[in-house]
This record gives sequence, C-alpha cells and structure tokens, in this order.
Amino acid sequence: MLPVVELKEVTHAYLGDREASLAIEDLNLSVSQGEFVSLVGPSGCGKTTILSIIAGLLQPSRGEVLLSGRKTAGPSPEVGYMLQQDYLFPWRTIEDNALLGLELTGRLTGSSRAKSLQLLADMGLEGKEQAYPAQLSGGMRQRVALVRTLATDPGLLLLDEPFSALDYQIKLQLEDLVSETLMRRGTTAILVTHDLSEAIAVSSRVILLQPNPGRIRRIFEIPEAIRRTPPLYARDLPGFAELFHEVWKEMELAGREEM
Ligand SMILES: Nc1ncnc2c1ncn2[C@@H]1O[C@H](COP(=O)(O)OP(=O)(O)OP(=O)(O)O)[C@@H](O)[C@H]1O
Repeated sequence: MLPVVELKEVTHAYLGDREASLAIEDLNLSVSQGEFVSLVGPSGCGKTTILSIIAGLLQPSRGEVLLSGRKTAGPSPEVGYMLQQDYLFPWRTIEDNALLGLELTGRLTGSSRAKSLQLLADMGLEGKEQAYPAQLSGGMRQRVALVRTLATDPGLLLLDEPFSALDYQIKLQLEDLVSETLMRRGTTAILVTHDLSEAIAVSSRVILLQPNPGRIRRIFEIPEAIRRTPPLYARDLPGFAELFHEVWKEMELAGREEM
C-alpha cells in the first residue's frame, strides 16, 4: 500500500533580507496508513517547518512531498491541521464551530452533520452544542477543535502541540481520548510535541530530530505493548521508563552538539 505521506530529500531554507537559514536538510520520511508518528527534538530543529510543508502551507526549497503517492501543490482537504491554540470563533456556537470545516469545503450534509454531532458526544460534549466557546474550559475547547478537524475526515492529521497549553491532568485525559479516537478511526497522524513521555505514550514511532540544520537523528520504534495501551496506563508499563531515558539522553546529545 502507498504511504499516506512521503517526504523525499526535503530541504527548506528560510530567506531573509541578507541571508538564507537552512531549517531542514535532506529529510526522508514515510508514514503508513494508521500510523501515529511523533516528531521530537530540541527547539529550532524544524518540527513546525516539517508540518507546514506537509500541510502544503510552505513550499520546500528542494525535494518533494507525496500524499498517497501524489505530489502536493498547496493545502489539501486530505490533511487536517490542529494547533496548540483552538482558534474557535467566539461568536459561533460549539455546533457551528464544529461544522465549520465541512461548511468551508462544501461538504455539510444531513449525514455529515449527524456524524459531527455524534463525534461531539463521543468527546463528552453532549449538551454543549448550543454553548459558546467562552462558556467552555480550555480542554473542552480543544476537543471541539479536534471534532472540527476530524469532521472533514482527513486521511492525515497533523497535530502541533495540541495539548501543551492545558493543565497536566486534562492533557493526560485528552491524550487518552485522542489516541483512542484516532486508533478506532484508523486515522494516520503526525504529532509535534516537546513532551517525550507523551510522544512515547501515544505513538507507534518517535522521530528524534537534531538542529542546524534539522535532520533525523534517530527513530525509536515503540514496542507493541506500549502502543496498544491507553497513554495514561502505558506510562506504567515495564520498559517505558527505560525508553524515556534513552530518548531523553539522545535528545540531550542532539541539543548539546549544536552548541
Ligand atoms: N518564518 C521564518 N523565517 C525565518 N526563519 C525561520 C522561520 N520559521 C522558522 N525559522 C527557523 O527555522 C528553524 C526551524 O524552525 P521550526 O519552528 O520549524 O523549529 P521547531 O523545531 O518547530 O522549533 P520549536 O520547538 O522551538 O517550536 C529555526 O532555526 C527557526 O529559527
């Protein structure tokens, strides 16, 4: 089967007035259907640049990105992008916010609306449909943003630190919910996070990047037992702490070598 997303020799330099800065260089990455991959690494190693390129928001200076085998040219409805901030519209109800992606892509029908309302209920938001964002907690708003992204049924979900602004306990609950929802739907996802324990708990593969320029330093395959266990409980499994220390050590080295 074709990979959902494939990066081939992708290089990107940001152009300033006087000089170009090389953000990522010769990056090769392939993500298969149903995989949940995390990108981790020291600040500035190119994680957000990679997501922006996959989302079609940024054209790489060199190399190519294939979505299900097809070369990308700009943003695709196949790709859902969820950010740290929820970006809900304060003047729209929760239901109307959740349906926004469907509306904008001309896919709002009786059946897609019913599915979205069900998804809101699955996310524990039943009864909140007619509320406004300001009446909800941060964790609830982030769940609405997730429903809005999933409602369009993207083949690939990009998550840029979606839990980092939340309280620790809420963050753990949301990790569980998102991981379970994505696994059930078979959604392919790429997560950017600074939280190594989150990356190990939710992913099938953790990709460690190093900066200057951004390159893949090491790929950690997450053992099946950890992968199949809800993130909250995965953290207590044998082998989790060792894996955490291994990734941590490698990340320290990646950060130190650039200094
Ligand atoms: N718009 C831009 N213009 C110029 N340089 C940029 C721009 N965006 C990012 N960079 C540079 O590209 C490199 C990669 O940045 P990027 O934001 O992708 O890294 P990151 O790993 O997501 O960082 P962080 O973990 O701090 O969010 C950094 O050196 C950064 O300074």
